[in-house]
Amino acid sequence: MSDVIAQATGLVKTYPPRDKRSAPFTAVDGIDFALHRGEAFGFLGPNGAGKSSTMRMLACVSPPTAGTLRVLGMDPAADGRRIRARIGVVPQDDALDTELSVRENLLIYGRYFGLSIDVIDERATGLLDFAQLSDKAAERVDALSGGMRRRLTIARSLINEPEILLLDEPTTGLDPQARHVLWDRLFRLKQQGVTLVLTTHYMDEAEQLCDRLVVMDGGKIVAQGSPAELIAAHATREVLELRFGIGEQAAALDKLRQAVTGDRIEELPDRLLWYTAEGDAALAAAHTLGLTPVTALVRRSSLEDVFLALTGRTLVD
Ligand SMILES: Nc1ncnc2c1ncn2[C@@H]1O[C@H](COP(=O)(O)OP(=O)(O)OP(=O)(O)O)[C@@H](O)[C@H]1O
Repeated sequence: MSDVIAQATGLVKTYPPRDKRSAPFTAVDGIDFALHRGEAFGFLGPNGAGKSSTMRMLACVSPPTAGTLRVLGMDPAADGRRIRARIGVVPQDDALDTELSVRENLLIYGRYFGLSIDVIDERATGLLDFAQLSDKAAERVDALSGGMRRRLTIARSLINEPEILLLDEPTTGLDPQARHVLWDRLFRLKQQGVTLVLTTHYMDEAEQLCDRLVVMDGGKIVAQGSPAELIAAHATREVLELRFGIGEQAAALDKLRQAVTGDRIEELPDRLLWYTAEGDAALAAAHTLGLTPVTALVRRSSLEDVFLALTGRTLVD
């Protein structure tokens, strides 16, 4: 895992003003990261954190404003074409040709890479199988479900047999079952040695898929590591979630903050989170203090808790 396949140092993306009244906007504000061959690497953060801007720079479709970026040992500014030939891109918006058939979408995309008809044809058959769309090959894209379209977009991005696959929010808008099917396909690609780079604002997706990730907020990286490392560094083992009746939360928070020392207690609009080594012991203590939550839940800490600890906000507001 020491083989660095892409690296950024002090990477910045500043957009020009949208109109005369607005100022330039720095969406990516001096970030450093290194991607290793064969890993699944994630950019986790809320909307507007700068994830897509980073992905577009990696995809060589948006030039960095400052800093250095190397992808596959090359400079996107000078070798964008050569890099693009060896990477696959799954954009947030599927951008499929909805009036064409599933198979035709793959064939047309293959032509962009200058592949011969025979090669495209053979790869399309394999990719339809991979995407579990063989029985839909002749159907028009506009007849597909959202999950199928996503799988087709991924199949399309693989037509040039890329070494790196960039996926921008691959499962946003999909139902849980469609998300799990997609995760399974992405696991399969990783097993085949494809380096996966994805953005997400779903913490469960980041935990499931990513070997390593960076947490982004406001254009900066606020933490990086494996999901387990991040949780160990920024959260306690367990969390007690307490929900109170209308108007009762503020008084409960006061009571807890006075009585509890050493543990961190966070307040969200609809619940209190008590970060603690032993959730059950904390719940017993809450009862001893005379608190009467409507619901109490003990769970293990997650990346959502890491984000909250680092920024004071939840990932999905
Ligand atoms: N072309 C542009 N011109 C000006 N501002 C832009 C442009 N593209 C993006 N931005 C702004 O940059 C910020 C970061 O956008 P970006 O899409 O990189 O974030 P993100 O983390 O991927 O969020 P999302 O999940 O919404 O895509 C946002 O506030 C966005 O409005």
